[in-house]
Amino acid sequence: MSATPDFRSDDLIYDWNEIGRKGRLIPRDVTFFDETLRDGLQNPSVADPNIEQKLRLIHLMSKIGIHVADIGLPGSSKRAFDDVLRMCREITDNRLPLGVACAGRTVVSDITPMIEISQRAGIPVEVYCFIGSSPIRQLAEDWDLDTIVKRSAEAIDVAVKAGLPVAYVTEDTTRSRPDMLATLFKMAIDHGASRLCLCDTVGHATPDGVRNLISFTKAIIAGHGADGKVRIDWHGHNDRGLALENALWALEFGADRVHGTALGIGERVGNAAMELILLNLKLLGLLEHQDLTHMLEYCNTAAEAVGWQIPINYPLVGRDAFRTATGVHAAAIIKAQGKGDAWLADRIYSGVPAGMFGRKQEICVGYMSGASNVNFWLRQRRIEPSKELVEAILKKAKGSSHILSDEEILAVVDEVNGR
Ligand SMILES: CC(C)[C@@](O)(CC(=O)O)C(=O)O
Repeated sequence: MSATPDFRSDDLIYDWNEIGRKGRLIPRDVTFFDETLRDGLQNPSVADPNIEQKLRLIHLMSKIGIHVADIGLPGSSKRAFDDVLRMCREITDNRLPLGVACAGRTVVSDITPMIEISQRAGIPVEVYCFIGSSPIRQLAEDWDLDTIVKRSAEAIDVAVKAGLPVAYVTEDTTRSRPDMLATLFKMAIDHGASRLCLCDTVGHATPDGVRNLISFTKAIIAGHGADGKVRIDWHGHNDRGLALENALWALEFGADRVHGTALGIGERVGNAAMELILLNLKLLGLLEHQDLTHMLEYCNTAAEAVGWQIPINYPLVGRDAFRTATGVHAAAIIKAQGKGDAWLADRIYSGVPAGMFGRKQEICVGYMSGASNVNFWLRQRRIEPSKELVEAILKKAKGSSHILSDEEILAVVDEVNGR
């Protein structure tokens, strides 16, 4: 039997995915940290969103169940400061169930604006302060470990003294040496950080690396007497195309919170895609009570805000995610719908049930289509599928090198019926 509650008890879908999962299920209380409005906006090809677009995104994040959003670097400019303050006020004014974090270097002048904003907006801004920890970064920056420890401790102290929660972020964690990480993690715990954020800044990690690093970090936390007090975040990039996989494994291996961005937009090739993290956890049977029907709106809003198009073949939110023109596929979906079985129709040719995410199966008409596609298309629009009409549309489709657009089909309808 499958652990996935979505599956029907008559085992119509045998679930090979579930074999051996027992005992290594992702815990149900994992949390999500949205980086769209910070790391996302560091991508070199994004348009700079205006404040209205940012506010819409904030609302949508809270709708899809994001726990904390990183909303920018308020120390970086006046505009950044104003936008962050405005977003914090939006959250408190509307009592949105969304926590806020702000990023900054481990430099006191990056942290003081966060303290000011949290006082003015009446919201505890999570201080998300980062510093490069790998030998390669240390070489480039002329830092030694003592400098990093000193700067980090100062920054954490300022935030903790102001009563703000601190996530200590070691950039390039996945290429850092264990002895140095141990020193930095213990320092951060001693100075009152409540989270250690493990970063795959350059997309270097494989799932093995994720496992090794998380178990190492857990051992340091436990050995330092901070078990249950200090939590682990995972922040990964997609340079090897592994960001999504690594994010899911990070949760499996014991990270408490995972970072992602809408559509994976971020530095270079981006971050783990938040909608795909949520999609996968939903299909693993977690997030039962999380309503994900606003996912398309979240992705569309993010795409629009940065001036990007969602790729046609993108999972879940791409135009073709639930669309087929193929005769065999369409016929099976139509037969399932003909049985009045929406559950079946939504799964027969789809590993992701469209309805669970507020989408619908779509059938279109092209050169690989059969009569059932045309029948379905016409019925859906309440047009009587007469034999003559179906044949005329199919003829047009077979002679065409592309999927017929709605306008093209309607032109045939007019031609046949209008006479
Ligand atoms: C701040 C940090 C989490 C970073 O995003 C780096 C950064 O943007 O400076 C990363 O990927 O390591």
